[in-house]
Formats: sequence, structure tokens, C-alpha cells
Amino acid sequence: MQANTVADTIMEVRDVSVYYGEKRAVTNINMDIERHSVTAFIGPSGCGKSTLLRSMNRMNDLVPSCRVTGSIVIDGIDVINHEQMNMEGLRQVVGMVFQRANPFFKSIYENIAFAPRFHGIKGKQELDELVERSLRKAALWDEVKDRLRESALSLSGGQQQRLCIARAIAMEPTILLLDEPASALDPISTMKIEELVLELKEEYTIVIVTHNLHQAARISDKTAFFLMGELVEMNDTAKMFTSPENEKTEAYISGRFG
Ligand SMILES: Nc1ncnc2c1ncn2[C@@H]1O[C@H](COP(=O)(O)OP(=O)(O)OP(=O)(O)O)[C@@H](O)[C@H]1O
Repeated sequence: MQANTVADTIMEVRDVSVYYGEKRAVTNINMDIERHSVTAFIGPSGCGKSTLLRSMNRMNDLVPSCRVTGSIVIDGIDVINHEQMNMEGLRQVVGMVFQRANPFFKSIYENIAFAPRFHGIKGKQELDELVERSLRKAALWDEVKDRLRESALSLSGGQQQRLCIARAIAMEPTILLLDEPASALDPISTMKIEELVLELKEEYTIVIVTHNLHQAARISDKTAFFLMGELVEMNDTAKMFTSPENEKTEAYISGRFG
């Protein structure tokens, strides 16, 4: 049994604290993320969910005052303390999609093909196949297959967000970090993103920040509840939303604060 548990853990977060200058935003987090699972981060605004998420592919490095201590081991590599971390490679393996869809000012096709071409995939047929495969996986192909040369900005907000997911998928990541990907979307687009997340976990490991507790309950296997930079409880989602172990979790999910 023990061997199985170890094999199924894709990411080990150990004693992770994150500082912005002198201020500590995330305190001493420990958690394991299971392969092919969806883990939801919940908690009130400012409790450090996005900060921890961004540590997982070192996006925090872009903030000069930010410092991360502890370790995050992904498939055996400590991405925080690795001396010569290839950031591009890391962000390829650990893809990220943000709250606001941010497609390139390019065609739908180019949004997907641009980075793979830059990384050496030059053949038209190979790129065409990659674009189709990525758009299919992001459940967008049928909606855009006849307009691939149109601007990505001509898509709706929900379609743009699925395009951003397709763009991340095209890099063949193993982990997808989703930072409130549906918070700016209407209910139908939100539902499509949720359905997509459930499909994608067959192939990828997903960590999602969400303010929507119903969404966390619908789509995640594990839920982590944060409060003021600390991880209060991480548990199976079904247990978390029916009989949480910590009274603060119970208060939060029953709407008594936050
Ligand atoms: N670039 C930054 N510079 C300085 N402080 C920051 C920066 N980004 C976040 N913080 C601070 O770190 C703390 C955690 O913020 P973070 O965005 O991680 O929380 P969150 O739980 O994701 O919030 P929300 O749900 O509102 O997105 C907050 O106090 C925030 O003000």
C-alpha cells in the first residue's frame, strides 16, 4: 500500500512559506498532490491561495520582492531549490491558466501553434494536428474549427478561457494550475469549464483556486482550506463538505465567515 501511495503522489509540498518583502503571505504549508486528481484551494480573499499556486511553477519569481522557502518536489525534482532550474521547461510541465483569459493578439490557430513552433515543431501537418488535438481536448474544436484564422479576440470570454487551456495543453504539461479560471464567466461558460476540468483530470493533474464552494464540491477530489496564509485542513472533498475535521473549516463552508 505504501508503495502505491508514493507512486501516486506527483507533488510534495514541504514547509513552504512565501514572503513578499518582510510580509509572510503563506506559512509553512505541507501537502501532497495526487496524480490525475483535482485539488481545489478554497479560503477567504487574501489567504494565500494564489501565492501558493504560483509557487508551484515559480511564477512568483516574476515578483521581485517575493521569496519562497521550503521545497516543492514535482516528479522527484525540487523546483524551489534546484540550482539550475529551467524555468521555461518547468512552466511547460506545470502549465497555468489565469482568472482573466489572456489570449495572444493572434489568430486562434496561432495561439496554440506559436509556442510549439518556437520549441521546434515546424512541420505544417504536425502543427495542424497539434492544434486540432489541443482544441479537442479543451472542448473547443467544434466551435472554432471553421474559423481558425480569425482573431482569438473574436471569441467569447468562455471560449477564450478554453483557448488558454488548449494553449497550455499544447505544451504537453503534466500539471495544470488554474487560478479562478471561471470567476469572470457566465454560468454556462462556467459549467463548460467545470466539465472540461473533469475530463482533463484523466490525463493531467489539476490544482484549481476557486472562490466558488459549490464548484470545489462539484469538481475536486481533494479540497484544501486556507486561512491567513495557513493550511487549516486538506481532506477528501466529500468529507470536507459533509463532516470537516476543523471547526474553522466548518464555519467557512457553512457561510459563517469569509
Ligand atoms: N505581488 C504582491 N506583492 C505584495 N503582496 C502580495 C502580492 N501578491 C499577493 N500579495 C499579498 O499576499 C497575501 C496573499 O495573497 P493571494 O493573492 O495569494 O491570496 P488569495 O487567497 O489568492 O486571494 P484572492 O482569493 O483574493 O485571490 C495578501 O495579503 C496579498 O495582499
